[in-house]
Amino acid sequence: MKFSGKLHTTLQPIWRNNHNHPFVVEMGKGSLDKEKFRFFMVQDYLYLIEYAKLFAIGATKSQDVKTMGQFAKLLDATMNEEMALHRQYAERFGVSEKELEEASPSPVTLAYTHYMLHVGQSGSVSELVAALLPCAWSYREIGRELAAIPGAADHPLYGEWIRMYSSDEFGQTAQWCIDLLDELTAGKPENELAKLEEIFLTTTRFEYLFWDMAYHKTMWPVSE
Ligand SMILES: Cc1ncc(CN)c(N)n1
Repeated sequence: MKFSGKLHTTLQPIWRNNHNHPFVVEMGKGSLDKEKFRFFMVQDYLYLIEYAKLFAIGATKSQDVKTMGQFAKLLDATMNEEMALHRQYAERFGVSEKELEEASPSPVTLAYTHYMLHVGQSGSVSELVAALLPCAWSYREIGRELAAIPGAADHPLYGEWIRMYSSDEFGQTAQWCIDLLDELTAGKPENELAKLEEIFLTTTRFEYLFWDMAYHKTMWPVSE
């Protein structure tokens, strides 16, 4: 079995727990509180600014031009397609681009992005891909699962989000990351694979914390 398949199978209970989070479930039903979604959008924008930097780091660490070009494409798609969705939503919520960029990151947003960037900066390309893969892969699965719910993709607020993450374009992005990880890990020793699994598990867990942070609109316990 390829390494990605092994990860997916081993971590299935944790993965399912993420997908069953009330934030995701209520988005699919269309019953999610609009304010929770607004909070999510702002934090996710801050998250994506940092996440996009992983692709830039990936490009600098690439061993060949083809991989470098693909990382560059993913950087472009994140900044100009995925983040454009957030900018559109922000406009609907009356939040300017400046407000979006200057918003304060929540503790979970800070912890998740700092962890990923640390792995990206200090590790190998496979470690970097292991860190970012749960992000792309889980959103593809969630997007597709929600799109299969009758009417969900046509919801006036959440429909656009569901259509973006269930789209073939987004799906191809996730697939490229899966394929790259499989290519880089073929024939690698167990101790290296165990380290990659640990990284993949950590960001999978951060994905849960991110949904939970948005659902409860969690910031620091005491504000200034
Ligand atoms: C927290 C999070 N994880 C994943 C994705 C999908 N790129 C996202 N937008 N935000």
